[in-house]
Amino acid sequence: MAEQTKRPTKKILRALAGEVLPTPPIWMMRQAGRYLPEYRATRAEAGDFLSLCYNSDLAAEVTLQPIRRYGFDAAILFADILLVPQALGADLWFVTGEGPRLSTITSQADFDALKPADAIHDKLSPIYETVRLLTRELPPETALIGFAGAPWTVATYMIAGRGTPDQGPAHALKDENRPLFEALLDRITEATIQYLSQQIEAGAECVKLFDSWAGSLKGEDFDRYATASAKRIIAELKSRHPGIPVIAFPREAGDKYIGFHAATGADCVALDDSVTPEWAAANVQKDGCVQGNLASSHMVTGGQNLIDETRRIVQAFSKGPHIFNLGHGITPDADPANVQLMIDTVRGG
Ligand SMILES: Cc1c2[nH]c(c1CCC(=O)O)Cc1[nH]c(c(CCC(=O)O)c1C)Cc1[nH]c(c(CCC(=O)O)c1C)Cc1[nH]c(c(C)c1CCC(=O)O)C2
Repeated sequence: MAEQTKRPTKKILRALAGEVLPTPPIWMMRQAGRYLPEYRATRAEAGDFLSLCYNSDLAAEVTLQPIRRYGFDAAILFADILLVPQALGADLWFVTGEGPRLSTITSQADFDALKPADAIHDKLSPIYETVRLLTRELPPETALIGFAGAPWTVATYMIAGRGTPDQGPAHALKDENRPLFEALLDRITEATIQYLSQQIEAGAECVKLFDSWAGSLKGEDFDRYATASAKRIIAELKSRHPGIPVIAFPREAGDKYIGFHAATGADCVALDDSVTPEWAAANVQKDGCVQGNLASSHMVTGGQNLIDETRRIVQAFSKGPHIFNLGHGITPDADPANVQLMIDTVRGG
């Protein structure tokens, strides 16, 4: 009996526990976002993106919007990976049409001005409140996913002060002042452990680590800064919160996806769309649950190609645990009707 009560009932949690389901559970990266008119309306009510993130009622509302519209199997907390740098003391703002801007960390003095990891909670407490609200408002069958950026990806924004095509400034700091680079990664790692831990205490049932720029780390750098930092975060979370599954997303890892479950302790490895589902089924899914990996461009173009690719992915991953998702976030120019078509194809065959 005790064993039975421990077994998860929500579909995503069952897949994360290794179960092969007849139909894969589904959710979508950036499912709350600008492609939805109801999101744009709530964002306008909040004033701007960051005000929306820190307004617990409105952040919970936009988290729920795609659940109401589509009945996804999971909701992802509405927030951003760059709130952690802001909570560590970096300035953060968003330039419309361009993306994030931050004060930069390039010297020891910049680093010394950052706050300690345990000082983040004052700033981030509205995010934990959003999680608490969602645990009360979500339908009982919908799982709640918390998240954070992985240290390398967060560091690339903190060092450059913005998104960069090749993460050049972060690579330069790593090569020119490795002790400072590693100290920054350590500070982010410690903050991330505390941040995710608080999300779990507030009610997140699963957490995802987004390493969007993992693909620019090569060879030993990948092992040290993508794999090792994910391993450290996951080990600490597992010891504090046994039974809470972790999804790791080392985007564009390529061959480095092989063995990533075992090397980090992740329950699920999320795949971008640069790898084929057949390759990933043979090389990655053999080690555990995978998530992915429809190209998000299909949400713009739709049609028979969307249906064919969706079926191909479901089929390729049908022999092991799988969570259906896109290979990266949905874009603002996507058609909401194409999202419904993807869901109907996954659920209806
Ligand atoms: C790199 C990164 C960021 N944020 C995130 C990542 C990792 C995933 C990835 O690679 O996309 C993660 C993220 N950002 C957002 C979420 C919320 C949950 C979800 O629905 O997925 C999540 C999980 C909301 C958001 N984060 C952002 C938006 C758009 C803001 C708006 O409403 O104007 C949303 C809905 C803004 C953001 N935030 C970030 C950038 C580079 C941008 C600007 C680019 C853009 O405008 O799409 C940093």
